Order: sequence, then C-alpha cells, then structure tokens
Amino acid sequence: MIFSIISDFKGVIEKVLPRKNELTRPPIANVDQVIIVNACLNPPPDFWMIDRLTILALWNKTKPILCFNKSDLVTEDELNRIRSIYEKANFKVIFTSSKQNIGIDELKETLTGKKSVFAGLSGVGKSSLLNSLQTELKLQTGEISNKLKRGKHTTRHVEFLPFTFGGLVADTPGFSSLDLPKDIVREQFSWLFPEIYAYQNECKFSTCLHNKEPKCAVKEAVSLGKISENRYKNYLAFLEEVISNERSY
Ligand SMILES: Nc1nc2c(ncn2[C@@H]2O[C@H](COP(=O)(O)OP(=O)(O)OP(=O)(O)O)[C@@H](O)[C@H]2O)c(=O)[nH]1
Ligand SMILES: [Zn+2]
Repeated sequence: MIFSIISDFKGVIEKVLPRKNELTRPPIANVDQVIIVNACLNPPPDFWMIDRLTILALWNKTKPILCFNKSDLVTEDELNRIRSIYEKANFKVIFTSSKQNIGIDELKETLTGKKSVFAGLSGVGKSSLLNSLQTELKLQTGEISNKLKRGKHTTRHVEFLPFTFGGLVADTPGFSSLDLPKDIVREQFSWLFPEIYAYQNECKFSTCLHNKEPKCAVKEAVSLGKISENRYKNYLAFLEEVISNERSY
C-alpha cells in the first residue's frame, strides 16, 4: 500500500484541477490509519472532502479515523449531528480541542502503536494538535522545536514523528489527489461506503447500485434515517463519476 503525500491539502486541490502538473511527494508505505482532521467550525467540515478521503483510505486498505478539532466552538447538538453521520458508517469519530485540551488523550490512544497520516485542509488545527502531543515526542528538546517549526516549504521528504507512546505520525500529510482511483468499478463501489454495503444483500437485485432500482434496501434505510442522507447523496454523485470513468477506459 502506497500513499503519495504532499504537505498542504489546499494546494493539492488547486493543483489537481488542471491535471497537468500534479505535485507528488515520495510515497510512504504500510500506513495503518489516516486521521482525517477537520474543524467543527472555522472552517466548517467539508463533508464532500471527508467522504472522498474515507474512500481513498479504504481503497488503500487503511482505516479512516475522523477527528473534528475546535470542538470548543460548537454546541453539543452540533457535535452529535456530526457524530451520527459517521457512526452509522462505523468510523471512529474523535472530537478534540487543542485550545482547551479536550480529546487529546483519546487521540493519543488512537495513535498508540500505529503508523498514521494526518490529512486535512489548512487551518483545521493539525499543527496545534501535533503541538498538544508534543510533550510525548521522542526527540531531543532542540530537535522538537525545530521539527515542529520547520516550514512546509523546507520539507522535501516524508517524515514520521516518533511519539513516546509508541506511535508514528507523518507530519506532512495529504493525498496527492482527490480523484477516485481509476480502477474502481461500479459493482465494487458500495464497498467503500460500509453503511451502504451492509444492506447490499437485502436489495431485491443482487447487482443493485442503490440508485434507480426498485425495492432497494439502501434507499429504504436512508428514508428511515439509518444511513445519512448526505453520505448517500455523495455516494450517488461519486457513483456517477465511477461510471463515467469506466466509459473513458
Ligand atoms: N478555537 C480553536 N481554535 C483552534 C483550535 N486548534 C487550532 N485553532 C486555531 O486554528 C488556527 C489554525 O491552526 P493550525 O494548527 O495552524 O492549523 P493547521 O491545520 O496546522 O494549518 P496549516 O498549518 O495551514 O496546515 C490557529 O489560529 C489556531 O490557533 C481549537 O481547538 N480551537
Ligand atoms: Zn439497493
């Protein structure tokens, strides 16, 4: 399993659109999990991007973990709303506030013994989170501040920060592209949405794509609130893309 990673996710999206000079970084192997770091607010979560990232993580046989930082900025109701979207998919959801030191222990526990990559838009608080974990860095004091301060522009290679709790975290995260892999076919696609795939056997047709087919258990689950409507909407949009990629082969 290989991830091409680059340092600034915002930069990635801008670079990918023209599809000419894609900026890639040296690949890293054997990643256990991708920590998709978002902010609850400032910036608000980009659910489209999150769903793309969960797909890419699963496709790369890696576990997606959702971290929503800046939890101090929103109400309990908003936290519950966010949690319910992804718990239905069985993804682990961690709420953190690097400002108020909330959820840092849970994050630490999740990183323990694993090789992780932090992925997320600029400004969600990735550096702040790494700083909150900083006391656990297994480095000489001088080295710590240099590593955490080092600008993205000077980072030319992928580096994993070794924490004393026995976890490695890549400090220059991101996927090289948010494109769906070209070799996904429509019949396999629902596998990348675990909460949709769970209903596959209950649909009338075994080949159901959960789109326009009758007696579709997925559509029923959406109407009953068992699958998030927004996740289903993204599933349909991405499915269109998968189908059009098939045609361009
Ligand atoms: N309210 C609040 N603000 C936070 C929190 N964490 C980070 N911030 C603020 O959010 C801004 C961005 O934080 P960074 O840690 O630089 O975010 P980043 O994801 O590393 O951003 P890049 O370095 O651009 O990739 C800063 O102004 C932080 O002070 C938090 O938990 N709560
Ligand atoms: Zn169906």
